[in-house]
Amino acid sequence: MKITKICCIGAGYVGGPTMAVIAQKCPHIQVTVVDLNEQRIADWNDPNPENIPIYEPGLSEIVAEARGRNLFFSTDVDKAIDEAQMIFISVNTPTKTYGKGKGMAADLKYIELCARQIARVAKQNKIVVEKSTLPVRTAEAIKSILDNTGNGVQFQILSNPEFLAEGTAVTDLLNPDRILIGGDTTEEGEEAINALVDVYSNWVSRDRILTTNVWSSELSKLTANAFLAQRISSINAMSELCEKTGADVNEVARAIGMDSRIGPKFLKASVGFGGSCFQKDILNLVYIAKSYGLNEVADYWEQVIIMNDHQKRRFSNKIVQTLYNTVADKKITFLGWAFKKDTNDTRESAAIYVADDLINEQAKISVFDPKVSKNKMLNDLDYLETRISQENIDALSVFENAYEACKGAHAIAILTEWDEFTTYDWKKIYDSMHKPAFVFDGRNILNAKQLESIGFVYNGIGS
Ligand SMILES: NC(=O)c1ccc[n+]([C@@H]2O[C@H](COP(=O)([O-])OP(=O)(O)OC[C@H]3O[C@@H](n4cnc5c(N)ncnc54)[C@H](O)[C@@H]3O)[C@@H](O)[C@H]2O)c1
Ligand SMILES: O=c1ccn([C@@H]2O[C@H](COP(=O)(O)OP(=O)(O)O[C@H]3O[C@H](CO)[C@@H](O)[C@H](O)[C@H]3O)[C@@H](O)[C@H]2O)c(=O)[nH]1
Repeated sequence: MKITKICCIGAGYVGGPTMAVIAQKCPHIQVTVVDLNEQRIADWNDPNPENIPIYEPGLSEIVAEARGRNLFFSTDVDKAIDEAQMIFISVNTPTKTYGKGKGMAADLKYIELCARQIARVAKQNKIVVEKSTLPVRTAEAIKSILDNTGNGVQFQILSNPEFLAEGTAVTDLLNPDRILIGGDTTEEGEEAINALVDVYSNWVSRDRILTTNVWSSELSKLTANAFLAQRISSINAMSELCEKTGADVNEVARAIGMDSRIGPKFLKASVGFGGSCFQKDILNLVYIAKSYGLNEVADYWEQVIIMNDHQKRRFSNKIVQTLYNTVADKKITFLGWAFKKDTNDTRESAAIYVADDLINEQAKISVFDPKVSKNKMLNDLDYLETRISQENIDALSVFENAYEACKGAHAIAILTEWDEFTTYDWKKIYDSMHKPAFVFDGRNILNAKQLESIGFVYNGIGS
């Protein structure tokens, strides 16, 4: 089957960039991205591509090229479903906040709504692609809804998890390590798999397109994230031991990373991993393992989260202890709020938890982040429901300029590894601060020796 019309439900961090790249690379395919969120769609349609709702290096240029040609953003979900031969489901699958599996399982209500809507609208056969990250065997539930509530048309369900990382979404999409497509082993299933392989092979070489059964594909996504997050928790665990023993975690990471079996990537000790995926997906994995009675498997993976929570708490404790056991009314400046550099996404960012701890200690937090708005930061804090909104407003000041944010601070904490932080005039910052001037480098990006020679008291992670 030759695909000429694609619809994607969900215009978020995955749906937007993924479909923009498909549209750019496949000018013969009409791609329509739909969302219930009218503001989000309006932002994607903003005449100035710089104002699209997601910041990713290189993305606005791709949107500028394809939008209006074969890339469309719309709130008319029914129409887009009706017209498309292939429908990607790219909606959010957050951790459940209620009922059975609360705090662990993935909340699949948005997925189910999509499946029911597709079933209601579809008048011709469709290929439905799971792009969202889903628990293993979700395709079974989607199929059941489609077959039982549909209009008698045939559906093929494919699993095509997305492996892009934020901040590098465009390069990851243009040059993926692999594309994974899971589908039925029947003739119709293979036909559907081939249709999706044909889409990707417009720019990805065939040997990087992997096809498997549906369950392997669904589970591979959770497994990949669990392995990646486990590496970070492993190096973070060693960072605490380094601090006690005089070893330096950067040196340890380098030494082990040169072993080709271990490899050098994803060994950067930090204030703890954030982002919308790692914690959610591991909790989901733990829940699935428990639901099969695999308690040892569940405990094994849960430790990755326990270690990460410890790392965030350890960082805020260190700030309080070093500042003579009190930060009450002291100005602590955060450089960075996003969960990593080159993104405006703050979901599960370590900064939120560290700020929350320090506000509990009555600190005044000042923040500079090149891409995150004050509103977003306040929403992040309110979401924790630790205190009323007004108290968060009173405790948090947000600056448009890093030097202003640092003026009069007792300590600076680096929460995000934005490149620009390394290029600042640190002498100027030092001169404007209370003394002793402390730096807590939660990303190990600053030059400790240089800062110490200026007069800072420098604290990195794991050294
Ligand atoms: N963010 C990432 O880097 C990343 C990477 C790989 C995979 N994933 C997975 O992809 C999925 C989407 O993640 P995201 O970060 O893009 O989420 P997101 O919250 O940014 O976007 C999801 C969008 O779906 C929309 N939506 C929800 N229900 C809808 C419905 N019934 N009809 C129409 N629109 C609906 C929401 O309004 C929202 O705009 C998740 O399962 C996530 O785990 C995310
Ligand atoms: O050595 C490292 C690498 C990362 N991090 C932190 O880990 C978090 C996650 O980073 P990263 O994985 O680069 O970004 P995500 O966008 O969360 O991407 C992950 O989650 C996505 C959603 O499932 C997957 O698609 C990606 O493959 C997977 O890398 C961030 O807070 C990073 O600062 C570290 O602390 N040390």
